[in-house]
Amino acid sequence: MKIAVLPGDGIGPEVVREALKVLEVVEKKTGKTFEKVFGHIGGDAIDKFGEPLPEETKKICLEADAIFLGSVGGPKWDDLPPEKRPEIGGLLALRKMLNLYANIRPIKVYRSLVHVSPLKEKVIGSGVDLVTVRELSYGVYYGQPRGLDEEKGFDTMIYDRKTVERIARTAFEIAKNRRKKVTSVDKANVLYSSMLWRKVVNEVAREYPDVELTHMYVDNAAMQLILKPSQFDVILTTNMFGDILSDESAALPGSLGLLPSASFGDKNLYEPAGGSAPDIAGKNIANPIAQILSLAMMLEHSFGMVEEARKIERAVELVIEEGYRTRDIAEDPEKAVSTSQMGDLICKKLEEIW
Ligand SMILES: NC(=O)c1ccc[n+]([C@@H]2O[C@H](COP(=O)([O-])OP(=O)(O)OC[C@H]3O[C@@H](n4cnc5c(N)ncnc54)[C@H](O)[C@@H]3O)[C@@H](O)[C@H]2O)c1
Ligand SMILES: CC(C)[C@H](C(=O)O)[C@@H](O)C(=O)O
Ligand SMILES: [Mg+2]
Repeated sequence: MKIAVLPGDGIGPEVVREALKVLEVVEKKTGKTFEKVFGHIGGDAIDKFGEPLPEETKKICLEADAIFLGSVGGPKWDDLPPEKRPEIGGLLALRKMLNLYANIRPIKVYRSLVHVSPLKEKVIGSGVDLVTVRELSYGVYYGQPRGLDEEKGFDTMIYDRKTVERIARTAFEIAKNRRKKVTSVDKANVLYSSMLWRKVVNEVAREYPDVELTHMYVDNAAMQLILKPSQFDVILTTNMFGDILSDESAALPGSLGLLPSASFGDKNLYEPAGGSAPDIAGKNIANPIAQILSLAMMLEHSFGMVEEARKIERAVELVIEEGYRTRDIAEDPEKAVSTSQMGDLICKKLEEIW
């Protein structure tokens, strides 16, 4: 079992370190060992190799059974030409190389964190448990032509039937094992690509008569997420809308630092939904939970270790229930625990409940 570990930039290395401690506990308890091969991506790779996705990193990823990524980007590399930047030349190029078409971002609001949410308890306390299924390999992120000069910048949003069918099936399959509701989010009142999206999603829905499908325009969806988040089960959407709505959904539990993700394709990749958080990097204050929950998703989806994944999730929940908080979710920042303390607490709890 080989894992490519790409810590990346900003808080990436800090939170990946904590997740790997959790993996060590899993190894100790199960007697299974994972081979971890470290690689460079993003700004970290630019500084070392002069490019955001070096050949060596590609090789490490292609030879691994799963890829475990921190995050990329930061102000230091923001002025590079677009294709050389950590985000486009690093992360998006890697996603394309691995054909990562489905990005799954589950959101759960912990009962003991209800008061951390900026929303009123009557909105958030009614139970929020949703998952965003974001198309990750097409759309405006990759459509051609695109270009930039002094006078004009332009992108192309394209979806074809095959791509929409594939991501729609992923969403319906996930919904089948949940509350059986898919909300497809598009902008079909304006965008041609959304008109095709809606038509094809309707066609795929016929294969899943037990799953209820509704369509929602993205502007309304952005509002409904805040107004009545409990109405959502599975949100099926495009690359860019999914990027925006998943960050928005992180505000429901109160922090991006709680939101993990899994991306499925030729190989699967696991990374937090949030970024490299340059504003808090290097201070040992970032929340490692998103990275730790991404590890749980990796164990479940790439290595069939479902029980182990549930145990990690349970350990996270218990540590939160006991009142431990990193700064992003702490009522009193004075009492917040550090990144490494949170990692240690989760490891200790995992050992206890194993
Ligand atoms: N997948 C990725 O690698 C990824 C995702 C998003 C943004 N980025 C990059 O990250 C850089 C910063 O972008 P941004 O500031 O818009 O987004 P960001 O997600 O890095 O940060 C947004 C806010 O959330 C907070 N935050 C994020 N993760 C946190 C954590 N684990 N614990 C506590 N707080 C956390 C940050 O402190 C910040 O206030 C940019 O270069 C951007 O391109 C990378
Ligand atoms: C860094 C950026 C390219 C990336 C995206 O937009 O997909 C990020 O925001 C994310 O959500 O993973
Ligand atoms: Mg994003």
